[in-house]
Amino acid sequence: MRNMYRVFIGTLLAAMSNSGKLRIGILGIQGAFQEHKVALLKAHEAAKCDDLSNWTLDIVDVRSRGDVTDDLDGLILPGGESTTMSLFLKREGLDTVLREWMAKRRRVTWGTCAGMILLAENIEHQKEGGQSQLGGLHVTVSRNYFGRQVDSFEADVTVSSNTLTGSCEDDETCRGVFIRAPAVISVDDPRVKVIGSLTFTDRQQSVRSVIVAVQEENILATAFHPELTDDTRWHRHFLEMVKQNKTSI
Ligand SMILES: NC(=O)CC[C@H](N)C(=O)O
Repeated sequence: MRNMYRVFIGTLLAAMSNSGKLRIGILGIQGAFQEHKVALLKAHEAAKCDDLSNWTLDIVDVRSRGDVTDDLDGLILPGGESTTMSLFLKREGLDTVLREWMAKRRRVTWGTCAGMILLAENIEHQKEGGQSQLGGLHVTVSRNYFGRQVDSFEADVTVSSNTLTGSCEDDETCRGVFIRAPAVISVDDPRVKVIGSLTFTDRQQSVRSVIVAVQEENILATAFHPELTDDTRWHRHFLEMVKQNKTSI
């Protein structure tokens, strides 16, 4: 009885705290932050008849500590150059503020490419002297896994079943744009779910499979760039994560 009462109060409080607004910050230092904004708006617009459309979307650029406000529900760390981005974060004192923000109420963060590197707890092929990261994602990421800029490519990524909204029992594919992309070379915590993998032919002409998308509770990371395609399913997935997190608080 007591437990039922607790659940009832919890649900009531969740409903009351449901403001109907999702505030998303995008780290706007370099890379495709504008494209992420457009893709979020498109994903939200496409959700016309679904529950997500009851929520208004508020997108803000994050460039200084003051932009990391308490009402920020989700954060996107776009691609770019992780070494430059981590130097900027450190210089502006944004690294500490963002780590604190991520830890509070387990807010939702998505890193694409360099963003994935910033979130990784362990980095292979770091810049000489090391590079500071935000961390939180218990994986080891290898920078520039597929080679240099000229080795950038597009390929189909296998996405685990039931990951993207509307998907069902079977695995499905999405188009992945890989630009000097990293890959996850080890999963270092059982909470990390592998949700995307890529089969490719390496320099020795061996066909291999590597992890390119993972989710650890409220952290999502993709080695590729969904914001550079017309496919908004990943942005929809991220918005669903943010919404779910907000309603479960
Ligand atoms: N497209 C990208 O984000 C490239 C990432 C880059 N290789 C880095 O180490 O940061």
